[in-house]
Amino acid sequence: MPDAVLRLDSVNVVRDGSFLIQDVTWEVSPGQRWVVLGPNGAGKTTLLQVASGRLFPTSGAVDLFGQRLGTVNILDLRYRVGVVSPALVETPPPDERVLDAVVTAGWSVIGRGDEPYDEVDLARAATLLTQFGCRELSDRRFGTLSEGERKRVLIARSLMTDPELLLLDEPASGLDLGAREALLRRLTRFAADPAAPVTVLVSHHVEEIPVGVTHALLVRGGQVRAAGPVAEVLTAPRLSDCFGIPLEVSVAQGRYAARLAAGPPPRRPVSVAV
Ligand SMILES: Nc1ncnc2c1ncn2[C@@H]1O[C@H](COP(=O)(O)OP(=O)(O)OP(=O)(O)O)[C@@H](O)[C@H]1O
Repeated sequence: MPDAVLRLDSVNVVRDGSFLIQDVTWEVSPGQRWVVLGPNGAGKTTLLQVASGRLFPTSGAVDLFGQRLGTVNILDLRYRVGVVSPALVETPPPDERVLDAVVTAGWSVIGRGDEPYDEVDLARAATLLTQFGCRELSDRRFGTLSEGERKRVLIARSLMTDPELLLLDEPASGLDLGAREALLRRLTRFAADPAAPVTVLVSHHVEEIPVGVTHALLVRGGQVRAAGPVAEVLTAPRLSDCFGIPLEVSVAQGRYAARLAAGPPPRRPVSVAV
């Protein structure tokens, strides 16, 4: 097994003369669970595109599973990376049966055709749906699911090929409080499973970080502002620097929360004598 699952060395992605990501050096090792945080436009999705082998950098080197992108057939590596991202992968058609939406990932297809599926594949899809609390949805049409159910089905789909690296792009975005907490509970359990793949989760919000995340990468303006173990990186000074506002950060039972730091008390109104 290579010592790093993913390694970026001085990676730049340039479009129309602008850096989407700039001089990014980052290493993800076996057993780690990463969160990538940063404000809108920071370059998080671009980073995931590079990490998934879908975007070749303008300069710098990317190694996936110890193999240098550009020197190997990328299709041989891509199936080893599970991706849940509306920006990076197509979603199943609305009339697709949920079980089929998961099992078809084994053939890297969207929409079930005439291809035969082994009982073992169908059983694996059912197990993954159970793991993410969606087993009872197996016969429903994908398009009829709630946003929270859809996200959990898409994670199950991304795991169908037993990937060694899982990339989750804002899995909790757009979910109400109950759906977010249900998803985070599943992701927490998943993070604690030693058999689960190395995971990189992208988010804007520290409240959406599941318990069990081990490392954090902060990006702003395409550049890495901090990277390392969560407790060292998810601090008020570092998050304030990343988001460009003064923040207070708290952590309770492994869950993080951030809010604008209390400023000086507002000035008392001047009383006017009449
Ligand atoms: N093809 C392109 N040409 C020029 N600029 C681009 C291109 N694609 C993305 N960008 C810009 O690159 C920056 C990084 O985009 P990216 O989508 O990676 O950010 P992000 O952190 O995922 O943002 P968000 O949190 O809003 O989804 C943004 O300013 C975006 O407008």
